[in-house]
Amino acid sequence: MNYMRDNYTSAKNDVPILIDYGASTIKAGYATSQTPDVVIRSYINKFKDSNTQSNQIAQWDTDVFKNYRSPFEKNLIQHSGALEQLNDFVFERLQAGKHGRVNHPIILTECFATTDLARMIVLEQMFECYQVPNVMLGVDALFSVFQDDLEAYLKQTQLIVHLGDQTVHVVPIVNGQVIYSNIKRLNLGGLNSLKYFYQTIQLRHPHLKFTYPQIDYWHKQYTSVAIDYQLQLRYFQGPQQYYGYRDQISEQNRFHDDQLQFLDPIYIDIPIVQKIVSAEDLKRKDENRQRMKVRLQESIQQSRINKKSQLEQQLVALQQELEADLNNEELKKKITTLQVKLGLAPKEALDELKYNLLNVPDDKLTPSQLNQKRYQKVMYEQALMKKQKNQEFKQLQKDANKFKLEEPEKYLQMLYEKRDRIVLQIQERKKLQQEMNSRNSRFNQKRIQTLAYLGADDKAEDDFGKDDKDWEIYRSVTKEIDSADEKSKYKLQELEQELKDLDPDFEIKILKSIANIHQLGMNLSQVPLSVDRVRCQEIYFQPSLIGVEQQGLVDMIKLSSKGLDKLLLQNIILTGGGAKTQGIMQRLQKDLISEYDCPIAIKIATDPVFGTWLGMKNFANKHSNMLSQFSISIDDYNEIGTQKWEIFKQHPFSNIVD
Ligand SMILES: Nc1ncnc2c1ncn2[C@@H]1O[C@H](COP(=O)(O)OP(=O)(O)OP(=O)(O)O)[C@@H](O)[C@H]1O
Repeated sequence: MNYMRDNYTSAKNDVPILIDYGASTIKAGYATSQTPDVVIRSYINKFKDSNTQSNQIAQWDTDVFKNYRSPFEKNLIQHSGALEQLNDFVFERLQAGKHGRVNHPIILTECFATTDLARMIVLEQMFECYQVPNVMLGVDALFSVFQDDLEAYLKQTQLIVHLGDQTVHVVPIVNGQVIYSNIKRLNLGGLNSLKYFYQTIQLRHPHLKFTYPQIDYWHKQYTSVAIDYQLQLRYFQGPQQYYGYRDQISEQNRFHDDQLQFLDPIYIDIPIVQKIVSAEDLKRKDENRQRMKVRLQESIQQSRINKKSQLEQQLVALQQELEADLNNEELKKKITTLQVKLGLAPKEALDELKYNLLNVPDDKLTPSQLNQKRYQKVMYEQALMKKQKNQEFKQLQKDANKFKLEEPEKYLQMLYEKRDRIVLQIQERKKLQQEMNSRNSRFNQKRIQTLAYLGADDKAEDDFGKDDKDWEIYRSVTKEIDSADEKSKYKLQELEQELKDLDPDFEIKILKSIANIHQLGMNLSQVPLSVDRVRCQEIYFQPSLIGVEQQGLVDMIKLSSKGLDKLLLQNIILTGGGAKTQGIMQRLQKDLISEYDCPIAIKIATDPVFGTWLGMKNFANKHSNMLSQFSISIDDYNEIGTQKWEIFKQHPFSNIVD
């Protein structure tokens, strides 16, 4: 493996390596470093245009939502291959390997209630691939609140709200004891909010292609949790709606009115950049095309020569066979076919052979020959029709070329009209496909009934469609639509290429026509953000907005602290990158105050993103003597394996419950 560098000095051998496995970013570094030495996205992205793999975020476009591969699913490690690639990268960057092993104690994070499978994947990789001496596993949310004194930590009463990339954990700790039974997990996080934000704006602006960094920046910069969601929505609608609604709601809500800082709509300008291709580029492209053309012609020529010599050899062999069997009609036919192919005989010679019975009178033919004659007649007529069609097509092409040269504007107009027709066909087929995909649609019911009618032997009893197999027949029918769609798309591609070649304004015209449909003449290059600024962050409080059937954050906190010391509510601490979401603390404060009579105090961790790594660092430096006690050693692993629970160590940061 390339991370094993021999020139690495062993000075850091005993220094623990701390790895915070985050679902969005992996933060890793030596315990002696101030901040993590390596911070990488936890995704592997395979680019379409090259075979290189990378997770360089600057190169990502928003396809990353579809094309990435991550070791994590809902915060749990599931894909060992992807994890190994990322681990390789981390150790290489840290220059941690020597002679095939990483000789450092490792501290790793996991999430609450992680699965045995996830743990097994990590431990097996650490011990089998890197042969690390020992591994300590700790929960990210717990490390994120650890300062430097373990004794003080074990006395604290606090409610941790860890807002991660794909999950939120609410963890009550009373007198240093984690109350495992009251931990709550909300299955959404920053990534869901980001995706929701992206999807809503992309839907409104289909003519623009947003990049991942763009979306991420706007999401962080311009979105916020609304302190009062309903009021904020009315505010976006305009003063009339806002005041009308405010007058309807209670005095208590009005009390917050002056504390509310409303967000205003903003407009982001995105100039539509027209691709400017330099003359040099054009020349180079042209040269390349010419070179390709010559190469192609040469290879076609070569394959023609090969084929010809093959056919000639076959002809000689057949002629030799014929000399021994002069009356063999089959051989004669084959020889004539080959001669026509080689240009040694006219095409008509083949027709004479193929349709040899056509000119023979019926009374001179046997019954089986009569049958053959009928068959030959049909084939002959078909061949004639085909020939005629080919001639017509050639004529049409000639006319089109003439039309193109004589009346270029009309020709262009014709191409545009043709394009519109194909686009319409594709859209209609897409609509049809959508209707067909829904089993409950009226269209589909009707279609399946027709199929049932066609398929049933006994039409009186009709239960077609009840069995899943029936739907397979149905799906095979839908494939026809797919192939028609493919053809139309191919045609469209060809047509658009021709339009691009002929009309320099093609792209602008097309953009305008799309925008007219979707935007009703609004500024093409402007993205207005209003409701989007709060809706994507509202998912923490109303998960149903994105279809997650769970209670919101406030209810999670209520459930988690239920029956426990009320002091918890005076020491709520927000950790994880999501804690940086604007307005989240104020919203929680407002909602919790209206739920409880007791004082509520919420604070955001000093460093929400790197807090976990810094907590690990504090522990590794201040309590290094406990490290081996809390760790699983390679000897334990070799002796016990990962299948038995004894291997896992219980400690103040562990996931292990008695
Ligand atoms: N300034 C910000 N505003 C809003 N969200 C933010 C901000 N900074 C980071 N985030 C969000 O925080 C999340 C990342 O947080 P963090 O680094 O704690 O997660 P992680 O450690 O990768 O994941 P997890 O803790 O769930 O395993 C991302 O989803 C990101 O969108």
